[in-house]
Amino acid sequence: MEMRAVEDIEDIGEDLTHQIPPIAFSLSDSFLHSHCSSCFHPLNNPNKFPPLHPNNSNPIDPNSIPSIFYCSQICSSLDSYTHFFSGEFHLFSIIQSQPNILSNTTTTTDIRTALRLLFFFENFGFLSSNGRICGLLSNIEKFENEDDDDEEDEILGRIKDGGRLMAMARRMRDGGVSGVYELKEDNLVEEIVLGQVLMNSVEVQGDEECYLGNAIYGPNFSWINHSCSPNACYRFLLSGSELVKEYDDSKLRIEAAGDETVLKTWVCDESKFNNGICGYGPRMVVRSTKPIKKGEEVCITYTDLLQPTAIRRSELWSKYCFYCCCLRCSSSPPTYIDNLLQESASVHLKESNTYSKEACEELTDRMDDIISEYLLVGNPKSCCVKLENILKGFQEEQLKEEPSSLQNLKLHPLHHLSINAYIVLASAYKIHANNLSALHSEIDNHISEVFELSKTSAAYYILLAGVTHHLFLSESSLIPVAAHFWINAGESLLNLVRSLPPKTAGLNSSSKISDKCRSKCMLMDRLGYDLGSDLSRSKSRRFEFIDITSSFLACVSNIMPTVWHFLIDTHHHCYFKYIKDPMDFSLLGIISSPKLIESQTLLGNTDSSCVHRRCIIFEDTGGGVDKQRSNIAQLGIHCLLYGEFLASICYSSDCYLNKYVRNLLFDNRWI
Ligand SMILES: C[S@@+](CC[C@H](N)C(=O)[O-])C[C@H]1O[C@@H](n2cnc3c(N)ncnc32)[C@H](O)[C@@H]1O
Repeated sequence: MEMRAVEDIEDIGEDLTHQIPPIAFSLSDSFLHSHCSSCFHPLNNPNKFPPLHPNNSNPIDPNSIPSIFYCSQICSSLDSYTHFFSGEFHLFSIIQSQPNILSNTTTTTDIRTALRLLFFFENFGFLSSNGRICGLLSNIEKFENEDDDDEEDEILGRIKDGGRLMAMARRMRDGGVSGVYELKEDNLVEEIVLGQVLMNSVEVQGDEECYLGNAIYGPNFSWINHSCSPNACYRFLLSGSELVKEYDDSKLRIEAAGDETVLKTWVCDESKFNNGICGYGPRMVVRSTKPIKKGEEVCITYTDLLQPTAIRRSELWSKYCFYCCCLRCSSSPPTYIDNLLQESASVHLKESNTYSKEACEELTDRMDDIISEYLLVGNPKSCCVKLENILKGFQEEQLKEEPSSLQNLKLHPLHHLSINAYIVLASAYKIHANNLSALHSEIDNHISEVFELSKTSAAYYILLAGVTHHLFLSESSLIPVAAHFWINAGESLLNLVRSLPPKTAGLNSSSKISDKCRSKCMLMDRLGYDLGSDLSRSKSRRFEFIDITSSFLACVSNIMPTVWHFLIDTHHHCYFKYIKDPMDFSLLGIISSPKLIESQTLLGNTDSSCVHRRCIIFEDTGGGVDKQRSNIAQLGIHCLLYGEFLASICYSSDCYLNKYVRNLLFDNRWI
């Protein structure tokens, strides 16, 4: 099955669906005691509400079994019934009496979602056709039919164990004893439903952009297939001004296509299904990231698009059991972005300019080990040293011990392993700086060390944003990733300005910083817009995108190399010296750089001359730290505003990220 556009979607950033309610969802294990299991909001500790026992409406004693909590009486009364009658309550009770039962299943999140989904099916009726229940496919059959492979065996093992646990919980709910685990072979329904969760559920992102739990939606969302160059993305609505009460399918701009039998069984019951059991929980809206023609398939991504083809394919295979043949994956020669991300574009200093598969695997293993050790031991300093050694490449003194495949090897700055390293390094340097400043807040030489560490963290955030921007110019579906990285970069730069010695300039003077640019810069113009108001858009987002991107590039292109130089000047790290400007990788001479998104459908046939320089506004405002301060603040403000603009395209103007940016800018009086 697949979903197609019912009309031309001419613009980017258009909602393609109404707010789709989930049919089942559950909070992740790690948030059970800190967030509400009904609306996913953080709990206000003195006022957390346990579930109500459905038979007598009394609160279930939260000390009797490890349980779930709600933020209000309303949330508790909405969800307690499902919590109890799905068997979720009994699952907790079984785990409490037999903790080892979870041996092969590390978390209960998928199992609890599956119990709730199965409970929904019990209430709604098991509409099944062509191997589906209520239209949704399960991956169990696919995994069972595949030839033996360790990874698939592991997934199948998890499904079997999870299915048994679900069956035990449901037997207990139905009056059976919790007792010792009974081996039964007839857990097929539970296994199929758990397989449906693994195949169709999505991770719910909360306001702070962290993974809060998972949710499964009806076919309007679950029938959307994957592409590595998708034309749509999605966002979650947990609450807020955008949330509407009623199910409104008049806003649906996509329709199902595929197997007629499945369509007939399913489509007639959809509104009942959507108004059904789950009138609460995280809603989801699908949004265009490229113009889409009537009848064209609408696709989202199921995987990280900054990975090279082989890794994307392997991840999709192991989780969803399909081999991706989308245009990006099957392009020959590989697309510009894949050429950069994968081995063939890596720099090998000796004879060949390609990485061997062996060398890449070796480096991947080493990086995985370094990151696992960091997550386990929490030593950011050691992690930074080790990762930077990999980025710097294997030099003469190290070579004797190294396998020949690594000799004279240096990672290309846009290689996917480099990008993964920047992500970890940016955050590890920041944590290292925070730890140090918390320990020795008043010692002068530590203040300067903290400042140097913060500079390096900001440099990695900028590099990450610059690299992603370069890739985004040829693959516009990277827009959500680019939005996040520009916002991270902007925030790290403004934090840096705040930590510059206060005697040189008071914070108040920075309020004038934006004025220098205000008269000409389109990003600054956007500051006057109300978030959430589409009236602010005078023209199509595609054309607004061209203008704002040009304005952004014009505003930052002069200042970027200066700030970059300041960020890396005292850094002994020779890797940085290869990068003169983190926005310009054309000098690397590896592959010519793409034209501004022209290669993508995003801009259609727009004349590239519109990518002009609108305002070059950075003057030398004096010397020394004040000048740097002004430059860094200008760049930081522009990065934040550009990230905010990209986020408004892919997530809507009212999204959490945009509120976050505005708080950073207004509450801290940068603007
Ligand atoms: C969430 S479902 C999408 C809807 C699905 N096509 C259906 O008929 O129900 C995910 C499954 O769809 C299939 N699928 C999604 N995207 C695909 C793609 N690009 N190529 C091949 N199969 C894909 C895979 O079987 C995957 O496990």
